[in-house]
Amino acid sequence: MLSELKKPLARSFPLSPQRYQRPKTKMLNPDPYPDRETLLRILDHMYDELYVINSQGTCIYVNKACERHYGISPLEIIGQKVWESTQKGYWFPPIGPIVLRNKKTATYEQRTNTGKLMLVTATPVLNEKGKVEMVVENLREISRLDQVKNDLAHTRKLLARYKKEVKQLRSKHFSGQGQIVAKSKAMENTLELANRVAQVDSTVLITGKTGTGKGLLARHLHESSPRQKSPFITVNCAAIPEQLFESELFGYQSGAFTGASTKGKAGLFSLAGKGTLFLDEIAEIPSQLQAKLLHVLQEKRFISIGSNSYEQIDCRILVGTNQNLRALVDQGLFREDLFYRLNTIEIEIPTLAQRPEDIIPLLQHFLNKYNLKFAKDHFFTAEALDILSHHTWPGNVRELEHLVERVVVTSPQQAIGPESLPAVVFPTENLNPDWAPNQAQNLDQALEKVEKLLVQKAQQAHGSSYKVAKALGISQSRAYRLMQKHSSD
Ligand SMILES: Nc1ncnc2c1ncn2[C@@H]1O[C@H](COP(=O)(O)OP(=O)(O)OP(=O)(O)O)[C@@H](O)[C@H]1O
Repeated sequence: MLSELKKPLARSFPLSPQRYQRPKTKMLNPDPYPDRETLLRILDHMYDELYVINSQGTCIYVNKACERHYGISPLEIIGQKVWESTQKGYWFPPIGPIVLRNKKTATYEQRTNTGKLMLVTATPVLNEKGKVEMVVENLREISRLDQVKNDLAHTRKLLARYKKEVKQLRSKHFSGQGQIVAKSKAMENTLELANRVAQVDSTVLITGKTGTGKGLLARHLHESSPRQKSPFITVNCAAIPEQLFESELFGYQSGAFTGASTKGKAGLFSLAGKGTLFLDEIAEIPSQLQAKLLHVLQEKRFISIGSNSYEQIDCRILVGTNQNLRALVDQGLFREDLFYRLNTIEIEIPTLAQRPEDIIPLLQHFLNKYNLKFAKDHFFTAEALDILSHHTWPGNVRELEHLVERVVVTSPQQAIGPESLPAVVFPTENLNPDWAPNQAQNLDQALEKVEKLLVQKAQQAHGSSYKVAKALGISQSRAYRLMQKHSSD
């Protein structure tokens, strides 16, 4: 009897196409609805469960999702009273009877025999007389929702982690730290030597013309050394006034001299701790301090100003210079004994002109860096690359980096062509006629152009107004004014 009930009920109600109210308009296709078989297939492919009972509480339809929820086929449930299914332990509590009684849509949670937690929304279907004809239930697995929530939370965590990593990578990228472009054989050899030397504690003298990357190499030595977790401190010896040199390097005790801070001050040797101290522009160190530095390096200890006890030096010392220290020794401008103390290992960084194979990789490296930094999408045209790879780069990598930053910021087009490049990179014979002094100009105009050329060249090569002033033999304030004047044209 039950099996007799099952089939016709399962397939005849409420899915019979006859029960749908079709539009009565004349159409080419008189039956726009899918046929019965298609409708059944659609319902069986719903992810949520659809469970329908009639006014007597007997199941008249359930789709295939019930197999997932109770481990039984629809034919075993269809024809069964709700309480029967509940008694068999398929689910608890039964929701249909509540809705049959209250005639109102209701939402409850329900547990199934397979341990799933379901969210059930049951809706009464009323006939013309207001009586409940059937209750249609939609069942969604909440345990799955929980899993989706967990997955989402996990994805969010991953996203947060990736964002942090991207931020770290960006800041590393923007500061240029750790990224040494070395495609040429000469630079590869330099790096190879640096990597070997990084492992020992010897003092290293890093030489090379301005802007070749001495500071970058010093940081690389520190970061590749066993001291990488301790501080890396750079001191520009040229920038410290002579009278402050000692207190900066060795520190002072409270009240050591008039004007000294009452708290005293730790010197850079102490601050470097077990890390690395990079004394850049070592040739600029005042002569009486050269003797003191030699003594400290030999003794491996120092006394801060106003103290009467020694402090040990734990840090590794690296020194850098763009001058020929040996020549300075010969001229009596640098102590010979200090030179030999510092020159245990020398690493000389070649100029960019000595390693032209690095020019295009460096251009690409800085283009990526500044495109990322300024959210641009520029690229160099083949013509521009050709001009740039033939430039002599007197200011070395620094000049190249400044040029790329400038053109990325100022170029109106995505493609950076020769018209976007500054005059200094053009070979003299190809000088832009608009730029070069010519017969038709008066003296002031011609001088103005020469001034512009010299200032721009010095700026590309040296960067700061201090160094431009030194190179052009003018005051720093004049250098600054001229740099401002010619920066916009
Ligand atoms: N091989 C390289 N790869 C990537 N960036 C480089 C390279 N060499 C130099 N740079 C970058 O060029 C700029 C100048 O380098 P750095 O300050 O280390 O030069 P320097 O030789 O110490 O200059 P100076 O003698 O004027 O102090 C820095 O921004 C540095 O990161």
